[in-house]
Amino acid sequence: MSLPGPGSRRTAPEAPGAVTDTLVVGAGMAGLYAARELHRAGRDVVVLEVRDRVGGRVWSDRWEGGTIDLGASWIHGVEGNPVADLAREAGAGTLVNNAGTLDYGVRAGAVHYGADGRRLTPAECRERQRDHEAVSAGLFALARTADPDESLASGLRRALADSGLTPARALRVLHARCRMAEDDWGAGAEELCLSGLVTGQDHEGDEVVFPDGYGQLTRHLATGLDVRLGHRVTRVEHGDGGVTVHIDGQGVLTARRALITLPLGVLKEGSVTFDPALPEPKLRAVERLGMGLYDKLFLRFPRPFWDESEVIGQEGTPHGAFANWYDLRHVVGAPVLLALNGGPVARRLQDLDDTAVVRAALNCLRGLYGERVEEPSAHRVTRWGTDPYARGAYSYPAVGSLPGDHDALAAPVGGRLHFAGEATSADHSSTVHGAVLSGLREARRILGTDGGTGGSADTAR
Ligand SMILES: Cc1cc2nc3c(=O)[nH]c(=O)nc-3n(C[C@H](O)[C@H](O)[C@H](O)COP(=O)(O)OP(=O)(O)OC[C@H]3O[C@@H](n4cnc5c(N)ncnc54)[C@H](O)[C@@H]3O)c2cc1C
Repeated sequence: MSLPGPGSRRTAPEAPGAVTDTLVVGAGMAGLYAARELHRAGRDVVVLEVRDRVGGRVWSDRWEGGTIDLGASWIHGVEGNPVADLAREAGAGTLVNNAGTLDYGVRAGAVHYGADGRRLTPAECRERQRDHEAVSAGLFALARTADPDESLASGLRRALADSGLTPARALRVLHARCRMAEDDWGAGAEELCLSGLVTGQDHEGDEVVFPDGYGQLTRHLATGLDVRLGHRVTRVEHGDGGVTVHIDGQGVLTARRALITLPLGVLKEGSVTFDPALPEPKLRAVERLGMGLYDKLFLRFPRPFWDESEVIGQEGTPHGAFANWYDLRHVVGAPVLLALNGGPVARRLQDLDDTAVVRAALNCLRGLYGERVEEPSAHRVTRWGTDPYARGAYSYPAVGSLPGDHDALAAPVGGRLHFAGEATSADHSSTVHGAVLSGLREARRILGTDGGTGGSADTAR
């Protein structure tokens, strides 16, 4: 199942005893980026992927005559972002979509409603934005000196107590901040480590999406590589002689080294065995870091009835669900609304069937637009938490996690086992660019061109 393309090298079936240079486990962004770098440097690389498609948590699918992204959608800040470079290289068109959910309509592209379903006035939006900014400043100051055991929720309580806001305004900031944490990390404020707020780096510039799907990028990377789909890795043996990788129902492959890009959720579950077991520091990092949940609901309607706005926010929805709607009419070219739910909200929805999820969503929309809300003609629901090859959406700094945990996850074992993937990126975890940079970091390490920067080399770009 190699993916041929210009300049591709079709791999013949292994001769008995043949040894590949590098086996890459996982054809997501990290694995494919690393494999491409190694292939370009003339190394013999085989990528093993359990699914029948490449991309992993980048997953574009045809739906209702258009393309939707069921995993990642945005390039978060295009300036200096390697994903923006990759998009240009792949010839993938992008659309600016700065759908920052906490911009209270101060900027064009966002409208906000109160808990009573009334659209907030410009003065109300400005007040909320000021309250939010004031509390954020206090919160960031607390985060800089916070103990790893302090949660974001605890920090918020302290920052709100110092803010002098009335109880009603403080409660609104609290709820807005919780929704923001659920979006950013797929986790609740009680689960997130306060000090995690001040780690990581952002890219400047617009946020953009892909009208024809993010998957163009992973398909582009896979072109010409030897990617074997439908290959479930069950066991990785490693030692001085190299690595032996066991594949469910398909025997073993041997190589000088392996690059493991399994999602943190899969490492936590332990469904792939390592022999000898991974070192204690890595296992502790796997335990301490959190795997968040973030799920999408796409609703297609006969015609648009909502505000023409990149994002439509509502305060005070039941359990904080469906607090933000994204208007995709210009992205997919059809009347489609997208809701994103993260953390505890997403976990609650994950246990409901599709009909119940859609009903809950429509109730929220009717609170805003009343009888104008028609029945959707189609819906699509993601469930990343029950996906055995992801076990969640992306990693987060959990209460008790330590600043060095991402690097511990990234550390090679015995020069034979390498690790990449978004959760191994100290500065850009939880993102596509974090995955790309981690793949680049490990390819350089394998090629001996990392200049000895070790586990933090993903900051190199
Ligand atoms: C709903 C959602 C929305 C998101 N939105 C954004 C966004 O807008 N912007 C952004 O930057 N990031 C976003 N992300 C995060 C981003 O998608 C990920 O950080 C990134 O794609 C992770 O890439 P990866 O290569 O580290 O992991 P993955 O893409 O998960 O790749 C790992 C691969 O390993 C494979 N695998 C697992 N088990 C086995 C096995 N036993 N044998 C063989 N193969 C195996 C998997 O199938 C997968 O293909 C989002 C994620 C989700 C889920």
